Amino acid sequence: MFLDLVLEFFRSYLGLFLLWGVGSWLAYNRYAYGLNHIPGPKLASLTNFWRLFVVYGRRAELEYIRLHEKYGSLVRLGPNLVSVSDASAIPVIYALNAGFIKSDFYKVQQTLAKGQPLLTLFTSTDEGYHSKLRRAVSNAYAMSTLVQSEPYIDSTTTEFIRQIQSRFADKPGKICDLGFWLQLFAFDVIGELTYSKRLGFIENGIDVEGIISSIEGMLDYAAVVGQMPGLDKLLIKNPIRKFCSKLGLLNSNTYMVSFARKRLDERVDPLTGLEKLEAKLVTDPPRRDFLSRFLEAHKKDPDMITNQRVLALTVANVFAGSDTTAISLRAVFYYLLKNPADMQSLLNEIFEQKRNGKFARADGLVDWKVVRELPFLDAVVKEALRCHPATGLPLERITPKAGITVCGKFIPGGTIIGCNAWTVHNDASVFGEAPKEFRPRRWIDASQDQRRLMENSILTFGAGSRTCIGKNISLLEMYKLIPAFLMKFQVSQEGTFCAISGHYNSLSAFQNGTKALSSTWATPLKLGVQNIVCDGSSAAAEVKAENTVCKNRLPFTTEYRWVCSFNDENKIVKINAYMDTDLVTRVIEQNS
Ligand code: HEM
Repeated sequence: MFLDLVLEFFRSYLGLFLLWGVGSWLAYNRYAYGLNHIPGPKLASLTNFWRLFVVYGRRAELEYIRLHEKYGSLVRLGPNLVSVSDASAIPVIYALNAGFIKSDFYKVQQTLAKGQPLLTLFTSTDEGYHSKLRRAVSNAYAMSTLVQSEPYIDSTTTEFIRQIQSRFADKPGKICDLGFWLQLFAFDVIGELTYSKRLGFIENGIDVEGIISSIEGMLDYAAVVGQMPGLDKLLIKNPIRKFCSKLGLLNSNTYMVSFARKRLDERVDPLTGLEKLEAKLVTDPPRRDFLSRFLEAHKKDPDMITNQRVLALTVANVFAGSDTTAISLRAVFYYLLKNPADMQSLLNEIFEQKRNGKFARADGLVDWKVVRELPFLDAVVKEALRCHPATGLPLERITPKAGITVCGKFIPGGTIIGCNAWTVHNDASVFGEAPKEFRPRRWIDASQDQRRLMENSILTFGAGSRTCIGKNISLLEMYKLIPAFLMKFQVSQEGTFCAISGHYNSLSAFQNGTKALSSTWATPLKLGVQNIVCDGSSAAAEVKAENTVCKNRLPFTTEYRWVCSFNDENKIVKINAYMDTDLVTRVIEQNS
């Protein structure tokens, strides 16, 4: 009887209780974190769902730039998250021993090996563990070490140029999806540097074993779920899944870990944990790739650099170093194609070197010691990395207990705070006028002091204790590939084609598609396309993509970019689906 009364009471007032619960939760979010003095969208201060949806909607960085333009240097992006766009905050937040630690955003990116998170340099949030691991291997990433690897970058570059020649330049009229090919290049370079083995991306012109889409899928997931990291424990890292995989009932290994494990098994003796003798690379001079350097570190300090950590280090190379470099290379070519005057200035600089005999190698490649001194190439790379940094979200850290003062405002301890390269790079007081425009000359025309300020304010590779350890690798790759490629080929963006962004359900055409170049943590939304309607012409519903003929709808998980070719009457005659890129180009051999 009493129980019935209680149940009846609850049933009558359930709605009210729910309302009260949600109201209290929202009020708690808004007021309990001590961030009411930080401006920002109201909804953002009430719930992290706001930012989750912003990131899910893609191109979050554009929304964050807009918010900083509206509210100033500090914007509250969540109940407990503050974004800072003032570059003077970089040394405060990211400095060595400043007491800031990476937020749980990074835990979502921890890959799983046998159900357990693999703590890589990139994803570890334990600063003590991180600094020991970093100290043990940092030498392998020093420029002085890496220049010894130049021949291996050269061998990938040679193969890349050979494939572009035979697949595109030798076939007049054939369209080259340069963005995709640059991605294959970046993946093969990392494979060659890490395992002394190109993984076959370029030779075969494909995403080997689906590793690229696996990484992109992982980044897409981490970007969105990272806004509310607790969700990860329900989805991928839930205890039941972890338990089952510990018992071997479920394979929860992240695909990328299985990929790295396969390469390791080819090289490492399971009994000793050391490199198999027969797998040692006997070359003259002796070839030392990242894996052999990590195994040497293991031999020196097996307690710190365990076999599992050797695995983690190689995974971090592929995870953190391939997509980011691909995005940056795409950005360079994209901006050069969009700015023909800058492309011409770069070609002038490159061909002058050739005339002066500085680019005298018979194989048409270029040496680091020469290219690092080309001022316009340097300005182009810096400007592309400024205009399109590969990471599109704040690099989140947790403030130390005592709190800090940033841009004149106090931020309590335990707050998540971060700078986002996109918003920091949009500051005209640092980078000069029209910061949204690609202007390589701003680096050349700047005074020495201004240039130093600009260089110190660039956040493309992060900053401080967790700054990118692979920066030198990607610079080496970019500075060597761009001149070698441009000496060999003329590239033009395909003018008679029209790229249509594949990430809206009803499509709108725009000439020479200028949508996202794809940004890690900010790639365009992957939606199947239902209707293809373009400029009033009803395009055929049948689209061919990678040997699959799809009627009206493509798989949810794959990103396509629609490229229509028009006839003289501006009617679509053909539609091709390309992978996520705007770099639909024609490549022909240089004649100068
Ligand atoms: C243009 C190419 C690249 C870009 C834009 C880039 C960007 C970044 C950024 C922004 C961070 C800091 C993340 C944070 O603070 O939250 C980072 C860290 C890292 N990057 Fe890169 N990266 C690039 C290339 C590479 C390459 C080629 C490798 C390795 C082969 C690499 C390996 C790493 C690792 C291991 C970390 C973690 C470092 C640590 O916490 O100690 N990156 N990268």
